[in-house]
Amino acid sequence: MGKFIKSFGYAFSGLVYAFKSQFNFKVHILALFVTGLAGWWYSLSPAEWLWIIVVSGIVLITELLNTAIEVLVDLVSPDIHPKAKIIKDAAAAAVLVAALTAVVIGLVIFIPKMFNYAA
Ligand SMILES: Nc1ncnc2c1ncn2[C@@H]1O[C@H](COP(=O)(O)OP(=O)(O)OP(=O)(O)O)[C@@H](O)[C@H]1O
Repeated sequence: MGKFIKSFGYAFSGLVYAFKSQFNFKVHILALFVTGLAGWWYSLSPAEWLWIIVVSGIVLITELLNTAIEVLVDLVSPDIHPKAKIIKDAAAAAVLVAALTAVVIGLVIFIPKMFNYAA
């Protein structure tokens, strides 16, 4: 049980590291907060909340994996290397794809509500 709780502590310190070191992570948390407020304002349905929750989780997970990959690349390849560039760029692209997906889902959910027509 102690080991189980300890592993939560390690995961939490990973979250804190990502929050402190990654500007994008802070932006995503802010976006999540604003989306939560907008969802509350527009009284989203349970299904709409589920889409928001799932895509937000995907964005945060990709951001955390990107952070881990960046640190790993810096550890194994502190010098400039073309493959290090490809690895970091692909990891950053994963975050971009997740964030764009979240934006599209947000637009599909919120635009009809903002302009008052049924989706
Ligand atoms: N060792 C390296 N070899 C080649 N290119 C690299 C290397 N490290 C970084 N780069 C290039 O610089 C870009 C930015 O890398 P960096 O590690 O600064 O990440 P970042 O996305 O700016 O994150 P952060 O600033 O939060 O650490 C990478 O996407 C990659 O194109």
